[in-house]
Amino acid sequence: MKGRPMNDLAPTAEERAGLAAYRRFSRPEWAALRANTPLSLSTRDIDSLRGVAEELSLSEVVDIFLPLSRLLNLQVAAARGLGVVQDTFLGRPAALPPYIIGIAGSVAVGKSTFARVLQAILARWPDHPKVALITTDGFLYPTAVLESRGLMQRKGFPESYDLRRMISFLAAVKAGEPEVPAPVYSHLTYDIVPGKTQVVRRPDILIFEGLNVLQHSAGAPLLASDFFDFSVYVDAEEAHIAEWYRQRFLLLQRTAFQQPESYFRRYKDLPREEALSVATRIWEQINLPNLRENIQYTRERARLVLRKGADHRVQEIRLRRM
Ligand SMILES: Nc1ncnc2c1ncn2[C@@H]1O[C@H](COP(=O)(O)OP(=O)(O)O)[C@@H](O)[C@H]1O
Ligand SMILES: CC(C)(COP(=O)(O)O)[C@@H](O)C(=O)NCCC(=O)O
Repeated sequence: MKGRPMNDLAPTAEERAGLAAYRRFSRPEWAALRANTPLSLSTRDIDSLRGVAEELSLSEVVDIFLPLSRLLNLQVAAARGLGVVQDTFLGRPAALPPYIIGIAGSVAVGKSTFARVLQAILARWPDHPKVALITTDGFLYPTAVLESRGLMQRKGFPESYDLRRMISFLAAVKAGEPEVPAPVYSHLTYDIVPGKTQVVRRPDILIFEGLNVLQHSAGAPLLASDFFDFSVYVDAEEAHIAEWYRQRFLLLQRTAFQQPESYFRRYKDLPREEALSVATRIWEQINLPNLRENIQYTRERARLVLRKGADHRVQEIRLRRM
């Protein structure tokens, strides 16, 4: 496992350099950056956001997402300007490639909830951009392949993904190809859905979410982040994430695990305490080691780091200096 002894708390020179690369904001400081953008939300907007993420509080939308939406609106406009400059230089008609936002973080930290809300909020801009959302679990190898390679206990680790396919997907989207298919993963069957794809059709913005989006792999010529215009790392203390993982497991036990096609159907009638110990075991044997070995380090590569507290509220924001 990477890292240093727990009792060595002084930051290393590398960590100091990493921290200096960012500006740090408290929640109220960040919330004030919303300024007076025309991004107020009607009751209908809020109701429809609740449809996207029932658990989301209104203060999270106002204090965290609206300033982020303002920042991204400015950044997308600037990126388009740069694109036009390059096309003018080349003497070509302006073509606007999709603006790609990567969202990284641990299993169960809240990436997919965050990504869904961000998608809904960005799509509400006055020019109504087309915002697509793809999750990287579609690029996991199918169960049959994982089993044949002895990787079923390594799901989510770098070797469990078809990275080449993931990079080709991003390259094709960035190149403006009219229809780019992505494979689809089912959390119910715990496997890739055979023959099913989600097709991305030249969106204005693509949100690309997954625990591995900021990883680098030795010897690979291209990284996913080479295609990103912006990136976010959703961060929280390990103990909070572990608890969210366990609570989500209990929720799934009452819902998805009850269905006949569920991979975890064998757990559907476990008493609460036993279900919690299964969840703790999966967390400690798979997801926590993966967080420590392969995910945590990628935080220092993100443009924006959102640190959540035990109640899921973002408490601290770090924005990389330009
Ligand atoms: N902002 C939030 N407020 C309350 N609960 C949240 C929030 N974000 C995520 N959650 C809950 O935390 C758990 C993990 O979130 P999820 O988005 O599924 O994580 P990930 O995609 O990182 O695995 C889920 O049970 C989800 O409902
Ligand atoms: C498929 C995943 C790697 C994807 O994680 P996500 O991006 O949804 O946070 C993860 O949900 C997973 O299955 N981990 C393996 C151990 C487990 O069942 O939790």
